[in-house]
Amino acid sequence: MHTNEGKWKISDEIVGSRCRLFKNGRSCKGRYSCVRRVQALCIPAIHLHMTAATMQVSQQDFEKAQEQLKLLKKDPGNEVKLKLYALFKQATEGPCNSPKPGMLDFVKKAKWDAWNSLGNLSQDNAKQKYTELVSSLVSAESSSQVKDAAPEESRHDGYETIIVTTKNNITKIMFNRPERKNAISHKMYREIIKALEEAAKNDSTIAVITGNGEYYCSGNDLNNFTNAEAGETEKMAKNGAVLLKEFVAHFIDFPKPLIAVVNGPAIGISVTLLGLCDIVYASDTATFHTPFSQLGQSPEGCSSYLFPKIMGLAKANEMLLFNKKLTAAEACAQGLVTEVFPDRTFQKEVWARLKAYASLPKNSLAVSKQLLRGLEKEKLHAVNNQECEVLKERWLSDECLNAIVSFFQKKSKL
Ligand SMILES: CCCC/C=C/CC(=O)SCCNC(=O)CCNC(=O)[C@H](O)C(C)(C)COP(=O)(O)OP(=O)(O)OC[C@H]1O[C@@H](n2cnc3c(N)ncnc32)[C@H](O)[C@@H]1OP(=O)(O)O
Repeated sequence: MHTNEGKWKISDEIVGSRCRLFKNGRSCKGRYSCVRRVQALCIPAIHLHMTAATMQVSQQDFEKAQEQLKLLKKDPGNEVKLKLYALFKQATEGPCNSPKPGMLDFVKKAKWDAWNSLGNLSQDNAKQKYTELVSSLVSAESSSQVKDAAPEESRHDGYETIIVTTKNNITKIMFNRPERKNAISHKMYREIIKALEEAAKNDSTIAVITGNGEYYCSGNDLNNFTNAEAGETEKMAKNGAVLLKEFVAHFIDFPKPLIAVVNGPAIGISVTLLGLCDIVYASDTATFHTPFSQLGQSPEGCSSYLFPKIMGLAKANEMLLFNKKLTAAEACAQGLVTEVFPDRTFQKEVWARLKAYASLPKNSLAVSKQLLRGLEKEKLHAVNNQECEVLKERWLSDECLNAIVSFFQKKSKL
């Protein structure tokens, strides 16, 4: 690159001379004939020596730039291509003097406009600008290749029950209690709320929820019910309902595309939340189970409203009333899951796809999601409110307490 100011100053003097030559109507094809003309104008020898050397380097650079341009892997886009075209024409032929193409000859007109817009820019300056532009494209491409080769994954601090990372414009929220099948403890609810708030505001384009290990998530941690002090069950139920309502509200209001990558079995609230996700990809090892009546509880996560909308009332009833566990293929057929992948290739295929999605224009995705979901938000908050009120009562019922006791006495497992 020509960063040596002195050199270009000298070169500019030559450029000035040459411009005058052009203005006088004499043709000058190429730098070397131009130098000879300057020589003829009796510029001091030492000056001439330096400028000729500078110009020779510049000519080499110009030719090298043309070669480098051919090697670029990424299309630089029409705007840049037009600029390159115009600079090349200006550098090799001088100012545009061909007739203006007709209005309907869009491509030729765009090229002509770009070239014509350079006015009387000297050929040397055009070569310089062309060379600089190619050089900037080459360095942008090589730095992006370095990034592609080793994309940085930044891990967010301050989480214990989930792992939150951002890479390739994707914020990934991963349930991380594999030894408990990723059951959601109170702490995990709060951490997920915090992670969603962060992901809503950060630079990422999309957010992904997934599980670490063999399970996606076994739903609400049943220990959440056993941690209450004696005589404080009502308070426990009240606080639980407040937490659940806030948790689900963060999914309703999440402003970016939210994608669930269901890596294995999903139970309870981790299933109902899928209705609030924008895309659900599932491994063929995933199952979908909402055993609310078996546990003496009732649906949450807006599933009492969204599941009938998604799969029809008859199928929703089988899941939400009668605890029917769906395979991934069944969940896909019923519209709860977007696509099922063989477990062997699940992670590879899904993350390649998500990486491509996350390179789409961020704001366009956000406003489109708002259009798709916005009208329903008020309704969803009302449903969430109502579901939490009903659950608050359920958690105090004998039916629910008996189910929890028998789970911990190892009498019942799903
Ligand atoms: C405040 C908000 C409230 C929101 C309300 C939400 C409603 C729901 O989500 S309802 C769904 C609740 N979930 C369950 O009822 C699942 C209970 N778990 C099981 O039935 C089995 O553990 C499961 C089928 C998931 C797996 O069975 P296994 O493969 O045989 O594994 P283990 O049972 O040995 O599990 C290992 C270990 O993890 C503990 N575990 C698993 N899930 C939960 C859970 N949801 N809550 C608490 N603990 C759970 C399990 O007890 C084992 O622990 P140890 O026995 O101590 O090893």
